[in-house]
Amino acid sequence: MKLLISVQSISEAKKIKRSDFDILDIKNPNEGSLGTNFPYVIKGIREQFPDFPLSAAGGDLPALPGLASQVAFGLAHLELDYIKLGLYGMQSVEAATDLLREAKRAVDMSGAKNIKIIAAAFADFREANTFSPFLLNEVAAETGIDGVMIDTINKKNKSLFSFLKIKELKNFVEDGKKLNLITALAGSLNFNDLDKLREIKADIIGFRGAVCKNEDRSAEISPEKINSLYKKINRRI
Ligand SMILES: O=C[C@H](O)COP(=O)(O)O
Repeated sequence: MKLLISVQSISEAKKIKRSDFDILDIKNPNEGSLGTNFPYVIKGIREQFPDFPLSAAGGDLPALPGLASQVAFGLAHLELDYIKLGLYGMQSVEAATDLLREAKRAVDMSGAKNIKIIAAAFADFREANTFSPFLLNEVAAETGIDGVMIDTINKKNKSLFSFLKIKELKNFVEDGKKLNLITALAGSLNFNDLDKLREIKADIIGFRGAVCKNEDRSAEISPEKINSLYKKINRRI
């Protein structure tokens, strides 16, 4: 399991420069679960991490393929390794397929090499009226994108495991892997979830709140917490 850590600013990224993790993710929590950050922030972080796997969130997207394709095209010019697109304002397979197909076309057209598109659905899709994660693998395979992720919209006192059962998450990951998709999970995960996450075996697990001061995702990020999480994941403590 690769550890992805989300930051929201250049200064946070600098602060954790010597910490242990596998993927640095850039988001803008002020704009939602997968809120997208400004080009200058992403560019500034790339300058700090020239050879490190970098990911960026592309927004909790409405059912507007044109908008999604422009977001994807913009992100494709920022030397990223992964872009994450949230399937927020839609419920149907057709709407999600249109959006991802256009996002992929835009990334291909940008000429950027080796960028992986990860589509995210939300574990609390019923409450939030968003795209079902149970339909995500099918849409990802159909559109030729690279990976799938489940996160949560509701980040207040609830986590991924408040909304979906371990068995459901395991099936999601197994089905995704059978389709050669990268699989990722996030959503207020904490240190106590590691046994469950090991059982589910997603390729990537994403954290922010649990590695911030007082477990508050809007507070300061803690390099020490990141190191201790990385050690626990890799069973060095
Ligand atoms: O992609 C990972 C997310 O940024 C995780 O954030 P969270 O742990 O605060 O829910």
